[in-house]
Amino acid sequence: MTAGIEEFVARGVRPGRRWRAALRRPLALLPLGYLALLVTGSVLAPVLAPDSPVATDLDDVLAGPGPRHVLGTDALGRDVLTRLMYGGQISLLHAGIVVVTVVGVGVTSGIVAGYLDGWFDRAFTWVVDVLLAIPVLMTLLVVLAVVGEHQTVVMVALGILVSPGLARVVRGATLAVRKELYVAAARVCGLPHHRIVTAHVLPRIAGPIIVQVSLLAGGALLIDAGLSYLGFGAQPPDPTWGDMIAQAASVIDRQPWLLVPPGVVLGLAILAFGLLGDVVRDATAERTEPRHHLPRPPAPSLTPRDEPSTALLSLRDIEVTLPGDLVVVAGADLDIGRGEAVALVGESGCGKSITGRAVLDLLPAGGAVTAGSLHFDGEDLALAGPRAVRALRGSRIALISQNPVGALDPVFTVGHQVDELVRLRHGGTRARVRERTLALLRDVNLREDVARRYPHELSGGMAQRVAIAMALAGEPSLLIADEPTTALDASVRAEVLALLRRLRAERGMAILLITHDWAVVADFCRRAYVMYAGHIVESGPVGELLTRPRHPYTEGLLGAMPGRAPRGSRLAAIPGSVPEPGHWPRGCHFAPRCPLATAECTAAPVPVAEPAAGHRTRCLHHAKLSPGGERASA
Ligand SMILES: Nc1ncnc2c1ncn2[C@@H]1O[C@H](COP(=O)(O)OP(=O)(O)OP(=O)(O)O)[C@@H](O)[C@H]1O
Repeated sequence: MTAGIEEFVARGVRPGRRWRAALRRPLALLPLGYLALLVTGSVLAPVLAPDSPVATDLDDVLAGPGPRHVLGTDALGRDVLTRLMYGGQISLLHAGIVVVTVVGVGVTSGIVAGYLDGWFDRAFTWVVDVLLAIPVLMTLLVVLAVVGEHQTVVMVALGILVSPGLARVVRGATLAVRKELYVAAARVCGLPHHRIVTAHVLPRIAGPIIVQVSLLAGGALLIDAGLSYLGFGAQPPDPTWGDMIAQAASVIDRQPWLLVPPGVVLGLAILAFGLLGDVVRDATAERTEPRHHLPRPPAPSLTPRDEPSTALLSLRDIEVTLPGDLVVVAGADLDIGRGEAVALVGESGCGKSITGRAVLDLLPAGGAVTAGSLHFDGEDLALAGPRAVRALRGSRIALISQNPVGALDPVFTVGHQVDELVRLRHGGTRARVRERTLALLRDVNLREDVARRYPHELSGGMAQRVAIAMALAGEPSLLIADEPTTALDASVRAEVLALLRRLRAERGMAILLITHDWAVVADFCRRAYVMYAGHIVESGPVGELLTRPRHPYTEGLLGAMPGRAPRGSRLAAIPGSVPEPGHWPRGCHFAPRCPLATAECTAAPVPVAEPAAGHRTRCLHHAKLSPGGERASA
């Protein structure tokens, strides 16, 4: 389980409950009640106020609290309570305008920048840095000088001026959530961006946003009062809290009490917003903790060129480049037939995952397929464009990863998450959607009550079954399974593999199994591709690869399998490690670790040979490898 999930488990609190529990605390009820009172009193002032806000009584000026005027009268004999209630209309409205502007500008731009990343984010960061350098009060005074009589415009300007700070916070929070596996999983499932943002990103970042907005609301009230105090606010006789404070200050020597009602009302309102922010922060702190990050790379290929392919998925000479002109997959060819199970095998860092993700256009930010062609079901994905590729995700091509718990959104139940995909793919009434969800859960051997559980309540095997159920929602014809059993123990691994095997047989679904485990390959696939440092170095029927490898790398991998070492002997290992992209040798990438390497191997790119039908290798010395993996004498 990830740290974030463990935390959920440790606290044992579900998000909905946490919110409800938080809002029931006295610390939350007090500010909420007070703010509700202010809003109600202001909105209903024409009905509830004891007097008119402009009615004067020159016989009763500067009176203290009494039976006729509960909070006394001002210098013109106007009822203070009435003016407080009417004043709240303007002050709260102004604060509301600032809040709406800040949310509209700051929150929206922050989410878009954090979610899209890339050039938009860079431009956003630059603009925000510039805006943050502009002094707010000075600029506001300029705005007042130009459009001072239009208070709404002034408040919108104030909102825009304070937006960059919030936008930066929101962008940071979005960026962290965007890297979560479940957000990537939602993209894989083909959820549109606006749905991912509203369903998965916003709930996670709502806490920090509400905290910031509540503080800003208090700040906006204060600034509005300050402007009124200085005479820049709503003009008399309209009452505002700031204006009432200014008038009270001018007669403080004769009636100090006059300062108390507006001062206390304003001070408590600011305090209430601050307290509310604290409560929300406490309730949501754990929800904004980033967990682990997602992508790792995949890799290579090897098959004859110009060969027309009738495969379901066909990659030809694929090159994948990551930012910094880093080529991580070079010239990879790979074919998967309909209903076929094919493995992509290799050590960590060879480029297996990147190859799989390239098919779904799910490369790390800035990564791209820079050469070669990708055909799915006869359609050229490069010509079809990113929109068409996105449409394939989750519908005709699905992906499951080795970390299923991380691929599930921790704040929603399993049923809710499967429902969402079923609704997206098939539509229908709520009952019909749930019916399909339960059928999918049964199909992956899960009990129906699992639908009510949260991801942290699942074991690794159950979570992987849920991930498989979600992948099946779109009835895909190809499932890319990226190390689906690596994180599971041996018995659960066997169950998950058996489940995949059954689903493949029942649904005629092709599976690309990315793994480094030959036992899983032998158990599950008929054909395999072996990948090394961005190249596919060997491909062919699994039986042949196991008994007669035609590449020293495959031979080395097989030799390192624990079951292959004679009892009591040391486990063989390939000396050295996979070179990093950017540090690949010329010609054969495996040459520095290869016992058969000669100068020829690094002189030029190694061509693909086909020593047996359907069995291909990128090795000049494959003939020196004899059956069983023992080297023939040169
Ligand atoms: N986001 C990234 N930024 C930079 N380099 C990356 C990124 N993702 C992957 N790579 C690099 O691409 C190469 C291929 O990685 P990939 O994850 O495809 O390997 P893999 O064979 O799937 O390994 P594993 O089994 O560990 O996942 C690696 O050298 C890796 O360092």
